[in-house]
Amino acid sequence: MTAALRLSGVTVERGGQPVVEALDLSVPQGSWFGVIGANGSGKTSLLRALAGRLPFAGGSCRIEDQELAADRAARAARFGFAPPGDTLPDALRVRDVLECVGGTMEEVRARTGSVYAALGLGALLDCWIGDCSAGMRQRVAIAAAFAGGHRLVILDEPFNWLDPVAVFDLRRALRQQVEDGLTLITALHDLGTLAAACDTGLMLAGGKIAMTLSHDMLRAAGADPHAFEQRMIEILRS
Ligand SMILES: Nc1ncnc2c1ncn2[C@@H]1O[C@H](COP(=O)(O)OP(=O)(O)OP(=O)(O)O)[C@@H](O)[C@H]1O
Repeated sequence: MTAALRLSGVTVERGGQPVVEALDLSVPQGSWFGVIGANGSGKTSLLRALAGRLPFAGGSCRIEDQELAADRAARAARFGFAPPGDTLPDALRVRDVLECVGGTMEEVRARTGSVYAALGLGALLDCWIGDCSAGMRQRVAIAAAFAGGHRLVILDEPFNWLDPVAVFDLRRALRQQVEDGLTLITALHDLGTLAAACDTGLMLAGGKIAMTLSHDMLRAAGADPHAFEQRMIEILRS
């Protein structure tokens, strides 16, 4: 299967210290890659570096066969990326934010596809961001990642703050988009989503790969999510 993304020996630093070290990974095109790990294990740092929001301190980053480790702007252009919801500007309405990223609302609706309905965006368009709850902001941030029409999307813990119906609907919509060719990379704390929806992934610990999650392992996890959860919790505790 063709790789959408291939990392080799990448390092990311925060405050001059390595927080992701010598990491290798490969993400097949048209698949969902899940990154799990304890708080502070390096998930956000890795995803922000991939999306060009942080530099790589070393290593190779090939996106659709182009070497982009040294080019943050090119990486930022290749990925749809959800900003943290609390950084959205209070003084704009939801429709203003989405139109800034994706053009007219007709274009935004077409690009976000099933994600638009899953997030219930129609009811939010005229809300001021400053009046939005944390879950409403999260919905807008996720929609912004899709509004640019990217084939590669990175979402950092997308299910945080969402109510159970939105979690259910969004997970299904994301899976459908992956079936239709999207390459999706998400950090997750939710082992149920990892088991039910991701194709491959990895567990980070202290900025290094503690475990590679193969396609076969995650298919088995989907068949027996309870056993998978128990095993992952044991490893995360150790
Ligand atoms: N702005 C920063 N300056 C310096 N160090 C930072 C900064 N942000 C994060 N770190 C450090 O980088 C390491 C990795 O943090 P990161 O946010 O990538 O972890 P994470 O796995 O996403 O955690 P969480 O699950 O809590 O979101 C941690 O040791 C953290 O203290």
